[in-house]
Amino acid sequence: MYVDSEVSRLRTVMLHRPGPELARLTPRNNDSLLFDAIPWVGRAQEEHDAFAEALRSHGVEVLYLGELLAETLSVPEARTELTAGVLAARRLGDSLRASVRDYLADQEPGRLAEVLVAGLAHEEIKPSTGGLVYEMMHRNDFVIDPLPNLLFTRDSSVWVRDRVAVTSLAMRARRRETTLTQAIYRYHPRFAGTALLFDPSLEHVEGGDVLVLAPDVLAIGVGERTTPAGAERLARRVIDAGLAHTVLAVPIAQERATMHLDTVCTMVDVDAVVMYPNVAHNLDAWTVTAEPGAPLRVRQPRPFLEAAAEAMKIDHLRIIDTGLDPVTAEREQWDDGNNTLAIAPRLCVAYERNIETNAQLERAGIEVVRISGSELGSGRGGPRCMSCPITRDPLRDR
Ligand SMILES: NC(=[NH2+])NCCC[C@H](N)C(=O)O
Repeated sequence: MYVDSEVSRLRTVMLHRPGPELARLTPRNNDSLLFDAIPWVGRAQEEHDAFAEALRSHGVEVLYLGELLAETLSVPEARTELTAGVLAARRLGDSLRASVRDYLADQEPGRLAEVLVAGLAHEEIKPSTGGLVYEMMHRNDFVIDPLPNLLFTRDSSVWVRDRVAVTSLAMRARRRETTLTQAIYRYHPRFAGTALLFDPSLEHVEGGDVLVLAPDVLAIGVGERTTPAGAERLARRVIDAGLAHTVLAVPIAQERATMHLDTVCTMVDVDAVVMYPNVAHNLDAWTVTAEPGAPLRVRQPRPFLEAAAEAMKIDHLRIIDTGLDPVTAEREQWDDGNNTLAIAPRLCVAYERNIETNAQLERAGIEVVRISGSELGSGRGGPRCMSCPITRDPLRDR
């Protein structure tokens, strides 16, 4: 397990194959569950399988969060912790809590994993003593809320070298996701001995905002999801752990279209990014540096490209100028055109629908592996959002 860049050869990645949790989405709840449409579940699964296959065919090992979770749940401490996490919800009240506890205790690990991900609908549990809460609950409400955004494994954990940061998610609909990723890293034998760099009780940071620009340099988007306090905390942690010397805090518009830094900028080569042209030249960065344990030094904002090149010790951070007219650029940004996942330097996965952006990438010498995402994209996330790299070849010893 090791990640020190965005682009060196990808060896192992964690994905989440979408399942019954997507079937919970309705026109009544899709906004609060952060989806812009109601996905066709079977087609979303086909698209996701093709994404996984594209990665495997390039030699990448694909781990599935759902399988890791089921395996983790055969560890008694993990089972206790995850069950307790669900039962802690105050809205359950004592009677319903007791019924849910009994229900969960009866499930074998595979089914329990499914319940933790897909949630539990009112109809699925028929408690003999649900009490007032169950009786008064609307039939369309959930006893345990589903986690459709688990699909975007990028956000709930981030590897920085050999450590993993379990993040602190800002949106209510996603908070419970990190109880699952945290348990996987703590209890699954595959991750035994991994040191946790960050945890969900800390200030908000989401993985989509974190870019490992170079082995000692992180960029952290600050906007709708990651707060300045979250960026400061993560900077402190990575610097003290000797994982970075510089962290760039990059303000992004607090809007749904640009919810994470990776919706406007991703790396496609060791010294190149693809960037949403409408922001490319006015993105700024505050530079945070320190010696481990010493106070953080904060330098006033400068153009992002300049601050990044300096921190990365390169002459120039190339920007693949998609050169698109503002309307096409806006359409393709919305459909995650800038959200590419690098499999290796100059080789990335992208949604096929972003025809112009992909053509420009190819003109710039970047090979593009196209996947379809008509259904997957309805949650507003592309190949980078849907993947959590766990191992890449070290860039440091190239
Ligand atoms: N890294 C990303 N850009 N993730 C996209 C997450 C999309 C998800 N529906 C949300 O609103 O949270």
